[in-house]
Amino acid sequence: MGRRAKNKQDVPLPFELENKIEGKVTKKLNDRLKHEAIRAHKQREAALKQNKDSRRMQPPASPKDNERKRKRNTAPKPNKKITKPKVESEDEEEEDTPAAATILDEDAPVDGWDNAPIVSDSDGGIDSDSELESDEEAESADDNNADSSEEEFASAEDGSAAEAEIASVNEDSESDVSGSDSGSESETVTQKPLSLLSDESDEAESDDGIESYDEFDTDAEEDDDEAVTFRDMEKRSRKIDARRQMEAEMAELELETGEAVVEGERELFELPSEEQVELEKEAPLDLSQVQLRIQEIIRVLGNFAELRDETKSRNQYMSQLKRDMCYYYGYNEFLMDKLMDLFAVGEAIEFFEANEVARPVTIRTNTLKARRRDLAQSLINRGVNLDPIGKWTKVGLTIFDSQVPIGATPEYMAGHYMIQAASSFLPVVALAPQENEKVLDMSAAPGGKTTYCAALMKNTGMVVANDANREREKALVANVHRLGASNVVVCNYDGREFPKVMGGFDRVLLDAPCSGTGVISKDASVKVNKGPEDFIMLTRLQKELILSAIDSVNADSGTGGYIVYSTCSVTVDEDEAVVNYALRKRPNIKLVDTGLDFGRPGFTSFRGHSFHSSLALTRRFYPHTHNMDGFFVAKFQKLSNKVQVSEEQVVIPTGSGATTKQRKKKKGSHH
Ligand SMILES: C[S@@+](CC[C@H](N)C(=O)[O-])C[C@H]1O[C@@H](n2cnc3c(N)ncnc32)[C@H](O)[C@@H]1O
Repeated sequence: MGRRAKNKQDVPLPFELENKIEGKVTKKLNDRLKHEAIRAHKQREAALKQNKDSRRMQPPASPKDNERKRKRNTAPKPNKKITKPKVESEDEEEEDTPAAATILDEDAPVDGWDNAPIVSDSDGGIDSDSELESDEEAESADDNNADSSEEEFASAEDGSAAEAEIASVNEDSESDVSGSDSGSESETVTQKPLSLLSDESDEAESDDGIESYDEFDTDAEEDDDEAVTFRDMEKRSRKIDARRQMEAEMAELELETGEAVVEGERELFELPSEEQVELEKEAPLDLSQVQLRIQEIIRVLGNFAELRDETKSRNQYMSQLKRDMCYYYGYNEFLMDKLMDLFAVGEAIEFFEANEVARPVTIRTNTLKARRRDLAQSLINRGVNLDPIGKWTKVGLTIFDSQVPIGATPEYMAGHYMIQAASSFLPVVALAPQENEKVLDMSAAPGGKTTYCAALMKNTGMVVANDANREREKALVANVHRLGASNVVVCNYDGREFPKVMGGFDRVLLDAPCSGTGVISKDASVKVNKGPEDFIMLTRLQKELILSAIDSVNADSGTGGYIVYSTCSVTVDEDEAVVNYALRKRPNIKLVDTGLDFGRPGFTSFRGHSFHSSLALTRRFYPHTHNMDGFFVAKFQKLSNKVQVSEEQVVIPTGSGATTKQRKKKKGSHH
C-alpha cells in the first residue's frame, strides 16, 4: 500500500532544502514577473495596433481627458527591459546605518521601533529525509513501554471522554489564539486573494496556454531525483513544453525590444497619485490589478536606482506596497506592518502566500499506547495515505489524505495518536522532560504538549497541567484520559499565581497565550482582529507569565532546572522582546540551546533595537520555510534560586517551592 505523498509540496520541507527552495520560490516569482511582462507586452502591442487603426477616426483627447486617463490607469506598465528583481532592504536609502543599540524597555510601546532598518536573519538548515523504517532503532527504547502500556490502555479509556474529544479534534492543533480570550474567532475573512506565487491552480492552463510556467523550475528539479513513472510522465512532458514555450516567448520579446528600445523609451511604472489612492478607497481595484501593481512595485524595489520614478522615495513605494498587500491579503495595516518588518519584501510575499495555504495534517503517535510503525500500518490499512514528518521526530506522521475521518478511527478513539501540528512538538522536544521529574505545563489546554510530556516521561513523575480557561480544560481532561496519561494532574489557575500555588518544578513549559500570527492559515480572523491594544495586553501577560514560570523552577533540580517559552506567533514583540525582558529581570537564568537543529536563530537586533546576543540560541519557524505553523521556541536554564530584586539588592530564594509568605520571611532573614 503506497504511503508516498501525492503532492510533494505538502510534505514539511527537508531542511537541507530550505535555502535552495527559498531561492526557487523567489525564482518562481521572477518567472511570473517575466511572464506577466511578456503578456502585457503582447497586449500593448495588440492595443497599439488597434489604436493606430482607430485613432484616425477619433477626435484627439483633450488634456483633461488625458489627465483623467492617467489617474484611472492604475494597472502597471511593465518595463520592457526584463530584469530579475533583487529586493533590497526597505530603508536602505534613507537609513544606511542602524540606530544606536538599545535594550528594549518593558514599558516601551510595543510597536515603538519604527523607522529603524529591517534586519534580516540568516537561515539554519538541516537534513530531514525520512522513512518509516528509520525510526525503529530509536523507537526501540520505547518498545517496552509501549508493550506494557497496551494493558493499561484498555482500562484507561473513558468512552465519554473519547466522545468529547472527537468534538474537540480541531482544538488539538496549535490553533489557539484565544489564550487571552481576546480573539473574536467568529469573525471571518472572506477575501481570498489570488496567489502571487504558484499554487495548485497554476497547474491548470493559463490564459495564453502556457501551462504551469512558474511551477516547472521547482518541480522539474525535485522530480529529477525520483524515478519517472507513467503517472508523472505526462506531467513532466507538459512542463517541458511549457518551459520551451516560455523560452521561445522570452527570446521573441528580447528580439522585439532590443537594446535601443530598452534604453531609449523605457516605460516607467507609475505609483498612483494621492488623489487616486483616495479614489481607490471608495472604488477598490480588482484583485488582479492589485496583484500586478504589487509585482511591479517589487520589481522597482529590486532595482531601485534604475527603475524608480525619481520624484518618488523608497518609502512611497513601500507605503503603496503595504496598502496593496493589506487589500490583497486582507490584513489590517497594523499587522501588515508588523509582519512585513520581519522579512525582506520578496520573502514577506512568500510568508503571506504560505498563510493562504493549509498546513499538512499531522499526528503524534502516543508512545504510551502505540508504536509509530504499527500505527502507520493500521492507518494505511484503513486507507490513510501518510509519511513520517521528518527525521527530527520519531513520533510524527503527516497525513496526505484519508478515506476515513482521521479524528474518528478506532486508533484515535483508543488514544494511539493525537492530531497535533508538527510545530507543536517543538517546545516539548526542547523541554525534554525526563522520567520521574516534576513538570509544570503552565498553559496547557487542550493538552497536546502535556500528553507529549507524559509520554516522554513514560507516565512516571508528575505533569501539572494548568490552564486559566475552564472551558478549554474540558478538552484537556478528555485528551489526558483518551491518551492514558496517568501522571497528569489538571488544575485551573491564572499562571501568574505560580509559584504561590506550587513551585520547585524540575522543568516548566510556558506555551504562552499569543496573537496567533503563526497560525493564520488556520485562523484567518487574526488578520483583522489583532490591533495595538491586543499586543499591549498580550505582551504584558506574556512577560508576567514568563517570570512566574522562571520562579516556579528549582535551579537545584538534579536533572532539570529548565524553562521553555514558546508561542505560535512570529512577532518579535511576543518572542525575542519577552525573552529579552526575562533575561533582564531574572539575572539568575541564561538561554541555552533548544536542541532543535533546524529553524532560524532568533533576532539579536531588530529595527534598531538590540537584544542579548544569546537570543541567537532561540529558534523561529515559518510556514514558508518549514511548511509548519509559525512558531518560536526559547529554552532557559535557571542557574540559582536566588535572585537580586531591583535596587534594594535583597536576595530571596525562588523556585524551591517556597511560597510568597515564606519568601517574605526569608527575605527578612537575608537568605
Ligand atoms: C497556546 S495555548 C496552549 C496550548 C497548549 N499548550 C497545547 O499544546 O495544547 C495558550 C493557553 O493559555 C491559556 N491562558 C491564557 N491566559 C492564561 C493565564 N493567565 N494563565 C494560564 N493560562 C492562560 C489559554 O486558555 C490557552 O489555553
